[in-house]
Amino acid sequence: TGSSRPQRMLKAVQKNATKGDPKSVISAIDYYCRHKEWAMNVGDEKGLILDSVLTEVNPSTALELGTYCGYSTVRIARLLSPGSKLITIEFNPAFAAVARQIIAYAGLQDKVTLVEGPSGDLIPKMKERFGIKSFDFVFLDHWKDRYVPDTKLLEDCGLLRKGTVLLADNVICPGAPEYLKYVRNSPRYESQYYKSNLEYTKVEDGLEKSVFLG
Ligand SMILES: O=C(NCCCCCn1ccc2cnccc21)c1cc(-c2ccc(F)cc2)cc(O)c1O
Ligand SMILES: [Mg+2]
Repeated sequence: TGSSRPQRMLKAVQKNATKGDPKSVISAIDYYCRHKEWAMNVGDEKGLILDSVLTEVNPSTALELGTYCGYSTVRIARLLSPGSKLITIEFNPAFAAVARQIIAYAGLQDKVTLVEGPSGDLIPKMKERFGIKSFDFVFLDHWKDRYVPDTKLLEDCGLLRKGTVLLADNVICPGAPEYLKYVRNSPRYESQYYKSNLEYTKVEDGLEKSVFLG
């Protein structure tokens, strides 16, 4: 059997990026996915919005749901202050194996804990396993029909605090309509839509930023 898309993406990073240089890893993936083979990374356009929200929040503890190949993991981890931590959850072992190598190639393995498994099982274990009191920032980029149940789970597990910022990818394409209804109608969130485009395309997509009000 041949290589997979994530494996080809890893090869492109190893060939075109500089070890220990997160910016070059990000550029190598964006170039590959724009010119060679599309892949479902948050991408360079929505990535700039992710960067700006991250810089504003400057989280000490961050959670990512949906690692895939580690593109947004690298985008987030490269902007974290010393001593800050990112926990990223990936369900698919093959994706996780590639992501570990891409995160390590960027030199960010000390800031990132990659956990394999379903978010619904892992979120309730965050406190006991990783000594997390609460998250300052959550990036939602996994199954779009898990955005609402997992947000409710984070609330119920006491993992959100007043001011925690949730940033959700793909709220237009593929779409997360229930999630938009949930955060926009809830008095416990202050939400804002950032219009953009689906990674590497001209199709509309966007990010929804929601601040938990406690
Ligand atoms: O499906 C997407 N992502 C989710 C992938 C699977 C996540 C599985 N997973 C990971 C952690 C985890 C924990 N618990 C349970 C499940 C878990 C996605 C799709 C598109 C897309 C695709 C085709 C198209 F034509 C247009 C758009 C674009 C994106 O940006 C996306 O993010
Ligand atoms: Mg996405």
